Amino acid sequence: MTQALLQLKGVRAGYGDAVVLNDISLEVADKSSLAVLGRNGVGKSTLLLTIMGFTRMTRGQIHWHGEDITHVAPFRRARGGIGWVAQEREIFPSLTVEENLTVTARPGHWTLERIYDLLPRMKERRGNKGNQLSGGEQQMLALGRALLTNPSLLLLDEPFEGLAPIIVEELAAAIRRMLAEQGTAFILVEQHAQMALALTENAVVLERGDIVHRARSDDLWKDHATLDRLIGLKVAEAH
Ligand SMILES: Nc1ncnc2c1ncn2[C@@H]1O[C@H](COP(=O)(O)OP(=O)(O)OP(=O)(O)O)[C@@H](O)[C@H]1O
Repeated sequence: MTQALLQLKGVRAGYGDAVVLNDISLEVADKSSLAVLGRNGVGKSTLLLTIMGFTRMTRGQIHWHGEDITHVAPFRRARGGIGWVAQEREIFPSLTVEENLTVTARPGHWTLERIYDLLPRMKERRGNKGNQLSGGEQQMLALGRALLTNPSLLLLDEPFEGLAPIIVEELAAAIRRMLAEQGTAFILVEQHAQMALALTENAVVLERGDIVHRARSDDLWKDHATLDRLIGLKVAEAH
């Protein structure tokens, strides 16, 4: 059996005394993709923050390439190949697009040229300042910047939130290409179940800090009863 890229075993985590994740176990294989679904406030973002090392973990372990990183600082996890695109995007407003892209870049498959090829809109806007971009362009910039750190695993926190449909399509195409071209594994936290399930191989659904359902993404998309029960998504009419 091949070793998992990332493995969480019995993880309990939260903020201060508040426990948000109860007992999370999951595995992400190299070059694979996982959707994390669930209603508002169930702990999806907290799961990504925990993988990065930003929450208070009180039980369980996190392994990366088989090594225990439970007590490893966030910046070392990032250097070790875990990339994170925060919900807030965190673009530097006074830097240009190109400066934003290159400021944290590390050598690897993803070069500035390849990012411009993947996200042509960023090439057009290369001289614009971060604060002159639309929400969708900021999201593309955040994705491009994270890819330029050449991670083995990318954590994407609701990248499509609040974006126009045409931008959602552009971004989804880039994420598809990112996996196909380079096999960059990713975990996608998303409210849009349809988009998340179309982009990923596997899915988990969270409810009050626990994983309550695991499935292949294409199977879950066909499982209307589960989607309705756990996410409140009425999809029967939609497909
Ligand atoms: N920094 C924080 N300090 C304390 N509690 C927090 C903090 N961030 C989130 N929480 C709490 O943790 C719980 C889970 O939040 P989280 O953002 O992980 O959920 P989510 O599933 O990502 O929701 P959403 O889809 O609304 O982003 C919520 O009750 C939230 O209030």
